[in-house]
Amino acid sequence: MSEREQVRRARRLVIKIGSALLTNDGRGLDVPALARWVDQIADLIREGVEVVVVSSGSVAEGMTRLGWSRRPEHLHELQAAAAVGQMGLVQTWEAQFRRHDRNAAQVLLTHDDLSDRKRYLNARSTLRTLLDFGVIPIVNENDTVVTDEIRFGDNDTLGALVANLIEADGLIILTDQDGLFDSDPRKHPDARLVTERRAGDPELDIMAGGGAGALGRGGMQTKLRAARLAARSGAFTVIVGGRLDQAISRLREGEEIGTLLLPEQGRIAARKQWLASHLQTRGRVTIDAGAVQVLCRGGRSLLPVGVKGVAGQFRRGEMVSCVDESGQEVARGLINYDSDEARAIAGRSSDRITDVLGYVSDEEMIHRDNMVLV
Ligand SMILES: Nc1ncnc2c1ncn2[C@@H]1O[C@H](COP(=O)(O)OP(=O)(O)O)[C@@H](O)[C@H]1O
Ligand SMILES: N[C@@H](CCC(=O)OP(=O)(O)O)C(=O)O
Repeated sequence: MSEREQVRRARRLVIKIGSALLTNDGRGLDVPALARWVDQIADLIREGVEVVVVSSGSVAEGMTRLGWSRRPEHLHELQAAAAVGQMGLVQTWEAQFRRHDRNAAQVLLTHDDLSDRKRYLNARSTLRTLLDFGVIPIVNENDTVVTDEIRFGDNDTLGALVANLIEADGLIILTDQDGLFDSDPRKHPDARLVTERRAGDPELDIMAGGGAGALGRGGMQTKLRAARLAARSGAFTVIVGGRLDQAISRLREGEEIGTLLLPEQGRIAARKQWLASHLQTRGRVTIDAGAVQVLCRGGRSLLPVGVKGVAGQFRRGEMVSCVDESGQEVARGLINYDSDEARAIAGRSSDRITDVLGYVSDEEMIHRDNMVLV
């Protein structure tokens, strides 16, 4: 099977579009181009693919709206430009998706949101819920509250983090070059396109060393880093020219355009490894024999009804150990409730959670996607 088949089969994708493309090299939002991407994304959604868009361009659009011809150096001016430009950006995405009777949603995130376990779970639940409702999340960095990202202009990394977050099959990065070349094509006209590699291939570092375009900030280095990050949760990355005619649809048809960067291992194995290696446990839940059985044999989620006891102090999103009644550890996972909440709902059926807590954030104590058996 050709590796391109993975792109054809993907059911959940993150599509990241850089500033240079979206703003027509700084001449304001390129609405016709954006409309063409939306048409292709709408086709994907009709086929049953879930899509999250990561859209840069707020600073560039803000600069146009404010009449600035040069990217400001002061961070607070960049932040101000981003705040102004974000309005135009989401309005345009929304208007274009409305043509297809689709709702879009603005989601502003920071890298910190995705490293804090509680916010990670919250962001994940919100994005998943939007996707369940058939809404297209339009993600950008929350530039008002952070400065690092805006300085490095690194929405490539954000794209990869979002791909990890929603367990996407793949990340498609649309940029102003046809893909990753063996050297920077702006400086070397004879540079050749790389069609397919393992994301971890060290040769790629040398190829991607050439810096960014005038509007984008990260260049190919951040795209390569993003591909490696996405690969950690088993997702492939395609870096492809957003100006190529029908780029997204052609990728979907398996055409060998752009650069495909492949993970070393599959999605489930990668995620389980990440869960197993990255997190220390903060507490312990004792589960009954029935729960042990469905976890171990059925690969199912842990529901509150199977929990007999809760030990330790932990917050939502932290890693806890699941032990059987003899104290033997059977699994670990990211818990959906903090320790007090977990104690209150332990042993109860999921439809009683609202009666006990006054709200329900998740039916599961630990979702199977966030759990590894030990
Ligand atoms: N090996 C390479 N192959 C392709 N492009 C490269 C390479 N090395 C550096 N680049 C530069 O990276 C730029 C794309 O990155 P960037 O400007 O950050 O775009 P975006 O806004 O899409 O994130 C290209 O215009 C190109 O000049
Ligand atoms: N979040 C900011 C900066 C992001 C940025 O420049 O990213 P990119 O063009 O993808 O390298 C924006 O939307 O303008």
